[in-house]
Amino acid sequence: VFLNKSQNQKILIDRKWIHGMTPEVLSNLHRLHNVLTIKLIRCGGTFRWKGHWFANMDMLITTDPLDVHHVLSKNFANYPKGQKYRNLFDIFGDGIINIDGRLWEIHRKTIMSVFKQHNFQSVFEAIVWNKVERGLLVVLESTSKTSMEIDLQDIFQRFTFDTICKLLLDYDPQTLSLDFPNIPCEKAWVDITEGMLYRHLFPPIFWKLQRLLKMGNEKKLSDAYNTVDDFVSKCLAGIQNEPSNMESEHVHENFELVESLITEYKNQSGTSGDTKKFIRDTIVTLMGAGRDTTSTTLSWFFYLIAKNPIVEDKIRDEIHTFLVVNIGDRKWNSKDVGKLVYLHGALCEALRLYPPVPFNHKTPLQPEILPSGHHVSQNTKIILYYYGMGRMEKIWGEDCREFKPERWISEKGGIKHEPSYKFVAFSGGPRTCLGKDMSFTQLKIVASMIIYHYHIELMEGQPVFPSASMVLQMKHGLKVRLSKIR
Ligand code: HEM
Repeated sequence: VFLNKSQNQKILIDRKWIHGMTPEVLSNLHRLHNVLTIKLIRCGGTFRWKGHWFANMDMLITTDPLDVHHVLSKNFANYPKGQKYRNLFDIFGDGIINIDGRLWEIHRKTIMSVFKQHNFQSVFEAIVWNKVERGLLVVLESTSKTSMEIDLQDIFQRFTFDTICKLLLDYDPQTLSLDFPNIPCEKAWVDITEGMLYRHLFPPIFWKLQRLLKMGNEKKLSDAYNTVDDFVSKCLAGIQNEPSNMESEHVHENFELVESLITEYKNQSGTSGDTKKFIRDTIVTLMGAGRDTTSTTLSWFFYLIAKNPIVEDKIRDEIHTFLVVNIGDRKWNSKDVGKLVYLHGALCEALRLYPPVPFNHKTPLQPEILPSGHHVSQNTKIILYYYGMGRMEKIWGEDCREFKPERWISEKGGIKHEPSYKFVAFSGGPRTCLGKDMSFTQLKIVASMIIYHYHIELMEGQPVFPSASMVLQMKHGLKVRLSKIR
């Protein structure tokens, strides 16, 4: 989990990382999480990062659960997202992730109300099962027959892209198929999440100039934005044609997500005007929020499973006891899979050690002193460092770096609840993730089906570490070979 503490690293941590962005630091960006975590452990869980004077950077990086609780919940009103946040995440426009106040309340109520509709949940589950059976298992079956090396992260990215597009836009681009087609919008999200991290690391004047000159990171970002916008607007206009063989055998119910969003938005906001912008921003936001987070969780989960064969066996035993023996020949459904407690614990462990959103940042409206004793002002960027929190002994105990699903099982054999300021993968407080339940449904269906049918072997010698991105993707993917069990 950690780098060894060589002399070189010590210099890197103490001088370069803390004082600014040098070329050496930039070329080591992929080590960001290890370096920051080591520093945080040494500093007792929080430290201040003062950048170069021109960067006007005053960052407080914290893993203190009391700080997290304070910022996300207790003093929520003092920590709106604000204009600077919107500038960084401009791709999402006025989507829920970017907005504050009354507009945010309207968006949140609108989305919550749509997600709670019975039809929505059953259609979502049907889309996921359909993609597992007609996409994922078909690809895995074919590659396992020839013992072919595959990039599991790429497969999960395609899987979640197809399912989120079908759910949001009623269009399945079928990026997960045997010929692994190149669909620009699917890969554009990787450029977006990486490009946004760069924006966080440089002073706005720097990246705004790059944007004006259409060069470097900003050129890549703007191309990716155009690709996503083009894709979404064509889908919304009904221009994309769905290949005819994808008519799902599962999706019987009639549910139009865009229609439902418009109806709910009009109810909540009391307006009857143009909803075009609301729909564009909401669809792009939900695509961004739901796609890479879920595929990243699956990638780290299977990495950890491949490294921990005892856990793999226990999950397979649980599947056998609860599903195969109890259910017999009937096809499993989402409720059945939802009963797998040990699998749930293993997924929570993956999310604890590798939270797909590794940090969140906030700036106070009014200066104040955080529970950890640090003074913060309107110039302070508070980084709530979720990745580091999973590796703090103070929070999770001495075995915090171990992958132990048992941590999540209560004495009675149920799921142990941890407060959201400790288990932070889905954030917490009034802005807690709206897709948590959906994600667990999807994660459990995919994980149980793969583990039931296949054993996964990691390709030796491959470097597996997070990329420098807003989402904790693996920089070089996850190369594996599958062998069929049943
Ligand atoms: C494993 C999967 C997921 C993880 C780890 C995750 C994590 C998070 C986190 C950390 C936030 C807070 C972001 C912030 O405040 O800036 C968030 C917000 C949000 N998530 Fe998720 N998410 C996941 C899946 C999903 C899915 C599948 C959807 C829906 C398609 C979704 C919808 C949202 C929305 C709408 C918000 C904004 C809530 C608000 O600002 O009020 N998420 N998520």
